[in-house]
Formats: sequence, structure tokens, C-alpha cells
Amino acid sequence: MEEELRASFHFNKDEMQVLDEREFFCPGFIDTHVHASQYCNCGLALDLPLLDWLRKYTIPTEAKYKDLEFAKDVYSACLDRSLRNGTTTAQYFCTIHRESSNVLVDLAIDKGQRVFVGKVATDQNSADYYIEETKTSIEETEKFVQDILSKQVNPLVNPVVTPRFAPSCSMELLTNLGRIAKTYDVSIQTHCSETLPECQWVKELFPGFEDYIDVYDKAGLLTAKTTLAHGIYLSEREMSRITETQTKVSHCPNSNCSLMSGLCDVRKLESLGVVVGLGTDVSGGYSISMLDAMRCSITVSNIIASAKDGGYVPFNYQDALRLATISGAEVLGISDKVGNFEVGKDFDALRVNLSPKAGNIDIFGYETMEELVQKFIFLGDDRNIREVYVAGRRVIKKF
Ligand SMILES: O=c1[nH]c(=O)c2nc[nH]c2[nH]1
Repeated sequence: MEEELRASFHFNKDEMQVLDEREFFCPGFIDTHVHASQYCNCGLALDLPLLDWLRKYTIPTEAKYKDLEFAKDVYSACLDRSLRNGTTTAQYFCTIHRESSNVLVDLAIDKGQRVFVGKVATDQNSADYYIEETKTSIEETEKFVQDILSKQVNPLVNPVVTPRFAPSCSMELLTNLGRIAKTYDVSIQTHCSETLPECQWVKELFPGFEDYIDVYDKAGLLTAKTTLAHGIYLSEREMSRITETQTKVSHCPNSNCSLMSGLCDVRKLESLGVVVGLGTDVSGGYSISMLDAMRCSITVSNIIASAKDGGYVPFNYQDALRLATISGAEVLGISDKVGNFEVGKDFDALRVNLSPKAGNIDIFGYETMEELVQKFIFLGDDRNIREVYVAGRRVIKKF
């Protein structure tokens, strides 16, 4: 089945017109952390820090996903917008509802995005209308993983075991989620060390553990297939444990600024050997565009540089593009398939067009290719993304 699908996705050269001089192909963007269920709040409700924001805006919104029609409307719009902005692979958080999480999976198959999808698990410290019994959460997570694996209809869809974060999960739940991920050899996604009050809360809730990372570690949740979103306030011990277990980090700079969470020092994590990708983290982040995430990563890095005495090299546009492409592929364990245009990889690509009619960019004709790429990253938007290909299949064609 997988081979048949791959054959049918094959890139059709006859359909391609010759690129004009203001066009180039760019590897597809990889969004390593995005809440599809929060897409309807995108651009709203950014006046509170994380824990208050969760209580006041986010949990009530996620509770609406019991309604499959609501889920279909928002998930459909989210996938369309993400693809139009050049995201060929996304790792999504859904909600605690298995059925509506499967709605996202079916829509993604239909629209052709490469996706990693998690049904959220939560059995404590949530609203009484948005919480699961421990046993139900374990069973529903396992069933969701089986649902996706047994469909076997599409090699582009992957299940993710998804505890929301330590404060909203009991140790019994976390340990069972670790077991499920191991049994089925699948990915794990959760949040970690995003704000100081959250870290303090974890200390109070899990007094027998060394630190935040130790909670995930003892539950078997630190693996080479684990993505931790944020990781701003990790201690040296925690960072070295992350390195040892080959756990990955998703850096979400828009969200970290919008929710007043803090600044993540990605250079430091990378210097210790941690693989870091970029996430839009909608709707803590207000934009689903990875171009926005790239710009924010440069801004955050410049702010970090301004507070150092020297010896710190801030990110440039090439660093940001790397985070959004090949590093994202490494985070998700698919760098043998996507992330750049090495021979033998799948064709996940954007046909970028910088013609003056198409957006915010003025080109004067003497720019080098590198300068064109740089203008795209700093000034481009979805109007500059003319076509999007996933595994050789054209999933978006605008003009
Ligand atoms: O940015 C975030 N978004 C969320 O939905 C969330 N839940 C726990 N921690 C979180 N952080």
C-alpha cells in the first residue's frame, strides 16, 4: 500500500513550468509544535501569562471539540492555512477527544500534509468539564495510536503520545503513556519548562523528583522520539539528561514572547548537542506561518545577544531557515526523508515567487539568489508561496 501511494504521489515533471528569475524552490517548512484545536483563537486572547491563559481561554476552547462539526470546521481551516503558508510537515496537539482527533487525521490525509498527531491526555488540574479518568485517558490514547497505525492508508500520518504537561497528568498516567509509546515505538510530545510558575508548580506536585525533567524521565517519556515544547528554564542537569536521552526540543519564540514566558537560549541547547526545531505554537503564538516563527527566532536571539558580554553569535536568516527545515526534520526523526533536497529524499517543497505583484517584496533585478532567499524570509508571506508539494504531490497551487 505504501509503495502504491508513493508511486501515485510521484512528482510530475510535465506539469512544471520553467521557473522565472524571481522564483526558487525552498524545502517545505516543518512546524514541530502547533495546537490545531487552538487555531480558532489565533490572534486572540494574548493578555495573560500561560497558566491564567490556559484557564481563561484555552481549556474552554478545547472543550468544544466534543462537537465533531466544530472540529471539522476549525481543523479544516487550520490545515489549509498551514499548507498555504508552506508548512509541509506539522506536529499537532488536538484535544482530549479521540473522535475529533481522528477528524484531523482524516482531513490531513485528504489535504496531503505530512502530520504527527496527538490526542491530548489529562487526568488532573484541568476544568471539571475537560478532564479524563486516568484509565480512560490511557485506553483512549492507546486506541488512538492503534486507530492511526491500523489505518495504514497513508505513510504521511503518524500518531503521537501526548501528555499535555506534567501538572495536568498523574504519575500513573505519565508512566502508562511512556509504556504505550514504547510498545508501539511511536513519538511523544509534551510541554516543559515554559514559565517559572509552571516549574514551581511541578516541584510542588512531584516532590519526590529531582526536577521537571526527572518526572518525564522516570515515566519513560524521554526518548529519541520525544519533542519537548519550550525548554526555557532547564537546569544544567536537565539539559544534560535531555542530551543523553536524545530528546528533542521545539523552540516557540512567538508564543514565548506573546505569553510573556521568557527567552529560550537555543544556541546553548545546540552547543550541548540537543536537536532543536521551530514551532508556531498556535495559539500561544499568534501566527501559523513558519516565516513568522523564523523572524521571531532571530529577534529572540538578538535580544539574548544584547544581554551578553560577547562570545554569543545571534541567529541569522540561514540559522532560522535551518531550524525551520532540516532541524525540524531531525526533531521528528524524518531527516532521511525530508528537510532539504538531498538526492533520494521525498520532494517536500515550496515554489517561491517574489514577483512584485505577489506581495510585500520589491526586487530590483541585481539581487543574488542568497539575497532573494533573505528577502523571502524577512518580508515574504503566503502570497509568495506559489505552489506546495508534499512527497511529490502538489497540494497547493495558487497561480
Ligand atoms: O504554550 C502552551 N500551550 C498550551 O496549550 C499548553 N498546555 C500546557 N502548557 C502549554 N503551553
